[in-house]
Amino acid sequence: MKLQSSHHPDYHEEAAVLARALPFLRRYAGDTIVVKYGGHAMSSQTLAESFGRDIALLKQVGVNPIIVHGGGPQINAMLEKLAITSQFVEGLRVTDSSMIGVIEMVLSGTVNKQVAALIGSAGAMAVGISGKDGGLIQARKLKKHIKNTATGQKQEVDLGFVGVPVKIDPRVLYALSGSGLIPVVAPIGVGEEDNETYNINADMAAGAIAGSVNATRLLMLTDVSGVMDHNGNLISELTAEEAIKGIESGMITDGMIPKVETCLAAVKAGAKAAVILDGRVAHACLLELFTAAGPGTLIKA
Ligand SMILES: Nc1ncnc2c1ncn2[C@@H]1O[C@H](COP(=O)(O)OP(=O)(O)O)[C@@H](O)[C@H]1O
Ligand SMILES: CC(=O)N[C@@H](CCC(=O)OP(=O)(O)O)C(=O)O
Repeated sequence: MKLQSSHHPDYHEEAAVLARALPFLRRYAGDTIVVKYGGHAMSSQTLAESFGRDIALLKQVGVNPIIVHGGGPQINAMLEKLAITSQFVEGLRVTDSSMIGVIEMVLSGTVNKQVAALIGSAGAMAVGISGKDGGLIQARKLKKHIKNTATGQKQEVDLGFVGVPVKIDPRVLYALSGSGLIPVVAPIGVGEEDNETYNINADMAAGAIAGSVNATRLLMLTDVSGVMDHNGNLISELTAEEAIKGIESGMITDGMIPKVETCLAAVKAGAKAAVILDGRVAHACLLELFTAAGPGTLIKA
């Protein structure tokens, strides 16, 4: 005999939550959702497991998720072990020839397989690839210009093997998605002209992919609630103009710069909308897609 626990859940509320999800499930059925899964979000085992289950659930209900992961903290840990120091320029890691091999190993080896395994252990089939596979991410050396604080003039800085995606060939993604598999992409690109290996900011890789597959949503999971204003209040919707002003005024800095710029580029290139949301919240993806809550910052064309 099994007795009911005194702490039983409210069954009616559970059923009501599921019922309320129906219109959202219908809305996204058959759609492609690109999820950028940042390195910080992976550090908690509980959150990582909840992320894996969310992605498996998306596939189960007929959505086609494509995962693009980061791994900044994991790269930092490996570089530290090797006594190599990193420098960042506006959220981008300066990548010299001694680092690119290590970065490729961490991203497309260790992290890529961990993320695919997370989704796999939630009962879906995920396949880890890098942007080099099937010519998925063709890149070029990024030409970065920053403002010289003394002169006020823009000047070019050399970031080494940091790439910018110039062409996405999505066929490998369609082949996997169409066969019931979930692609998990490491942000490493192959030089379009020079065949070199390029380190690509994971936000930029996710944005370029979202644009090329005309994703319904690009979900950027990060370690803050979304884009904040000068007073630390969450901005629920951001226009292109506001975003540009926010960067110029110093309201948006560091890693949030490539994130916001990428969202703008993705919606311009064909994604319907991008959302920057809090990966520290369990089931962030489900909350964003299948409830009316929509907790992050929405960026539309
Ligand atoms: N206006 C802003 N709103 C929110 N976060 C901001 C803002 N400006 C800068 N940031 C910083 O950007 C960080 C997110 O970027 P990043 O560290 O690259 O995230 P991820 O590793 O998830 O890609 C936040 O943790 C915060 O420190
Ligand atoms: C050029 C560049 O900065 N590449 C990133 C790639 C990983 C990444 O973007 O990871 P997160 O999303 O976890 O930050 C890096 O080297 O850290």
